[in-house]
Amino acid sequence: MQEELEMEPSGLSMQTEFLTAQHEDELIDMLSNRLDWPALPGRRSLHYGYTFSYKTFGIDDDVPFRPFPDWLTGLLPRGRRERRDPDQVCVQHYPPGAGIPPHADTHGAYGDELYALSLGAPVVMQFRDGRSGARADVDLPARSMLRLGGSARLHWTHGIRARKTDTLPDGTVRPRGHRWSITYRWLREGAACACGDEKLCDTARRRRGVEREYRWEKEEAAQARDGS
Ligand SMILES: O=C(O)CCC(=O)C(=O)O
Ligand SMILES: [Fe+2]
Repeated sequence: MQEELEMEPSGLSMQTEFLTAQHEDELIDMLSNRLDWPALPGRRSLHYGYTFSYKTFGIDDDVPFRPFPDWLTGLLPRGRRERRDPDQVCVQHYPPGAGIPPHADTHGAYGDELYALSLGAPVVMQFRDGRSGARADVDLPARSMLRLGGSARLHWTHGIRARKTDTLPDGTVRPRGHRWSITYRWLREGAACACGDEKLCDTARRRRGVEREYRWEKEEAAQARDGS
């Protein structure tokens, strides 16, 4: 069961032991040896389902839906608000030392709920509120399914520092190991987010840009009329 994390940002919950250690071992073996990873140093990603287009902010019609393989269908988050299968699933491998820069998954593209399953070595994920500067660390244990909703999804960024160790609250310095994650996303209907956060929301920023343009056009038109 997903247990709410009593902390800021609000909207985080976690299901520990989402799968058995044996299932995890089998998966890691398969992920390491049977998938066709891009030959890159650092973090590597593979995508299933729809591909999102940053040009149209919708589904990229040029890339066909990539069906979920059998090993993935048993790993979809349970008890979620979105009842339909995710539109997009991203599998990532982080070798020791790799991270992901702080970001909020694009608001206009993806819905209010995201999930991330962790496999292999644990890692500390960092959340940051750009408005107040507040930060929070969340340790992601192997086999845990994290849910990002509410503020954690929309108003705080999340990321993983690129470093070889994590220092835990009790002072323990934990070396990083190989980690895999599976993230689940649902496309947002209408591709427009209503949160209004001009720092993090692409929809809000676009609207503001458009408004500014309108105002500017109106002023231009008025000036042209007045002959000024
Ligand atoms: O690796 C993870 O757990 C999360 C990755 C992530 O934030 C993303 O792919 O957007
Ligand atoms: Fe993310």
